[in-house]
Amino acid sequence: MSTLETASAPPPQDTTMDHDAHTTPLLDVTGLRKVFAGANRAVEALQEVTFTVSRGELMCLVGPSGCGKTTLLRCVSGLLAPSAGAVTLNGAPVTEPPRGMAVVFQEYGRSLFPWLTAWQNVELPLKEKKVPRDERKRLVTEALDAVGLTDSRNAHPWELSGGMQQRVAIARAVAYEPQVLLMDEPFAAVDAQTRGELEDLVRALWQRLGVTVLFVTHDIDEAVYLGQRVVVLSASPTVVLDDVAITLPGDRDQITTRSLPQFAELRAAIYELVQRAKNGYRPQPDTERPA
Ligand SMILES: Nc1ncnc2c1ncn2[C@@H]1O[C@H](COP(=O)(O)OP(=O)(O)OP(=O)(O)O)[C@@H](O)[C@H]1O
Repeated sequence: MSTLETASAPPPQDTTMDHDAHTTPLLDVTGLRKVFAGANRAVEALQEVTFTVSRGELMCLVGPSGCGKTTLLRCVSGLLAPSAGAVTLNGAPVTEPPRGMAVVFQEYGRSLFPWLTAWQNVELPLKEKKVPRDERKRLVTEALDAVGLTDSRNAHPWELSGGMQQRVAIARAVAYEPQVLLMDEPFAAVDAQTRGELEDLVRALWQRLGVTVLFVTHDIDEAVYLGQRVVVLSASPTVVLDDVAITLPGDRDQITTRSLPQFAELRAAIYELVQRAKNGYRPQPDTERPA
C-alpha cells in the first residue's frame, strides 16, 4: 500500500479498528476481469482488479465515472459472474451472494418495498434468513435505533425523506449482521448536509460494530473522509492504480477533519491521480506507480 507523501508531520493514524485490521484478509479479490458480450461488440469493463480488504477495515474505492465501480461491486457481492479471476470471503469462493455480505445501493427508492413499513423492510431479510422471532425483534430494534429511526419504525418509505429512506436501507444491512458491508455510492442521491450526517453514521456504525466496509464512491472528499484506505481505479478497462493509506486521526468530524492540511493533501493527491486516470493514465507493467 502506498502512503502519499504529505508535507506536514503525520498525525496519529486511524487505528480505530487496528486490533484486527491489516492482519487478517477477509475479502480477497484476485485478477478480476469482466467483459460484457454485446450483440455487436464486447465491453471490457474490468481488465484485472486485485486487492484485499482486512477484517474490520473501512476501505473506499474511487475512480473516474464509468470505470466499472458498480460492475466490480456486483462481482464482489456474487450478483454478477466475472469473466476471470476470483473473489473469496473468509477463504471461501464467492459464486453467489453470500450470507456474510450485505449491500447498500445508491437507489434507496428502489431497494425498499413501498408497501412495507421501515420496521418490516428491515425485518424481511431476517425472516428469509430464518432468524427466530425474538431475535428478529432485537436486531430490528437495535438497527433502527442505531440509525436514529426508532420513532419512524411504522412509517412507509414514501412517508420518509430520501436521507431517512437510506437510513432504513443501512439499518436493514446492519440488522443482517454481515461480515462485510458493501456500499455502492449510497449517498449520491441525497443533499450535502444529509450526506455528511450519513457519512458520520457509517463511521459510527463501523466503529461500534467492527464490521468490514467496502465503500464505493466517485466523490474523492467522501473517500478520504471515510476511509482507512482508498483504492484508486483506472479508467475502463479497469486496473488498480494505487492503494493509498489515509493518515488521518480516527476521530473524524465534518468540520475539523476536512480542515486538516493532511486532508487537503490526500484529497489533492488522489484528485490528481483520478484526473490522470481520466486522461488515460495506466500503470505500465514493471514500472513504478506515480509518485
Ligand atoms: N450489463 C451491462 N452490459 C454491457 N455493458 C455494461 C453493463 N453494465 C455495465 N456495462 C459497461 O461497463 C462499464 C462500467 O460500468 P459501471 O456501471 O460498472 O461503471 P461505474 O464506474 O459504476 O459508473 P458510474 O461512475 O457512472 O457510476 C461501462 O462502460 C458500462 O457501459
